[in-house]
Amino acid sequence: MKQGRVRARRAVRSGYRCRVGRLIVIEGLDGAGKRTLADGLEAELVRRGNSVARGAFPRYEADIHAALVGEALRSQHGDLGESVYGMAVLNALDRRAAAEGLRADLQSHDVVLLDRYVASNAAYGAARLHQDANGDFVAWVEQLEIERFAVPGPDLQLYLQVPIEVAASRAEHRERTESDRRRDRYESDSSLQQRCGEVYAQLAAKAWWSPWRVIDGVSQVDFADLADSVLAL
Ligand SMILES: Nc1ncnc2c1ncn2[C@@H]1O[C@H](COP(=O)(O)OP(=O)(O)OP(=O)(O)O)[C@@H](O)[C@H]1O
Ligand SMILES: Cc1cn([C@H]2C[C@H](O)[C@@H](COP(=O)(O)O)O2)c(=O)[nH]c1=O
Repeated sequence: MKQGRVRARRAVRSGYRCRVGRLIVIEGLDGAGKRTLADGLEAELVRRGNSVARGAFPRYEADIHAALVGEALRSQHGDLGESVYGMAVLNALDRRAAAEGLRADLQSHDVVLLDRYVASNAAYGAARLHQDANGDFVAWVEQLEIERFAVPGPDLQLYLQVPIEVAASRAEHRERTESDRRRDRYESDSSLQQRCGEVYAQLAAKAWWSPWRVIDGVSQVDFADLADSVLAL
């Protein structure tokens, strides 16, 4: 009963009459363990009887803009991959095309769990330009994706924080154990990963666009506690 009232309040607050699901986003460096965290959180939520929809950006297989991102990350399309704004626009268009589906998923599931979302654009672009979370690039992402494209806002963003050496060794492990997971131009750039981790920490500290929770990705994750926080939203 109490949960029903909380959800009804959320539905009004969020501006979507029928929105009852919570939009939870996992962010972090390449190889941090985001997908593994999403698997564990989903399992705990489903074990408790909740319906969970999963998504991941870029949607390489589903969206033409995302396919171009993937190709540019592997040095196709001339100097496209060099362009910070060009890559960010393609990623933003991928999310714009996904927005209607996300809204539908939020109407029909308790939780929508995303591996990367708008903050990835903010963190990677700012890091590539050697800016911080208060710089022009993050403000530009806000204007484009949040204001102009009006993609659904997260209820909680989880920053899976790991030292860059741990992320790199996990990415290396994945490269060895999974086919078609060769590291791309961002993943091979340790200085970019370092700056990106700093921007993520700043975004989390300033509660950029939503509340954030920082998760220590080196220690054992307490999935019961994490699921409690998600379901309390
Ligand atoms: N807590 C952990 N401890 C040890 N290894 C882990 C942990 N989490 C993930 N891994 C391993 O690290 C590798 C990368 O994990 P995962 O695919 O979840 O990362 P990711 O952040 O989703 O990567 P990307 O963003 O680059 O797709 C995988 O081989 C996975 O098995
Ligand atoms: C969604 C998104 C991603 N990026 C960056 C982050 C990664 O380095 C690559 C590709 O992501 P993957 O998880 O390795 O498949 O692109 C970005 O800059 N902007 C975004 O919106």
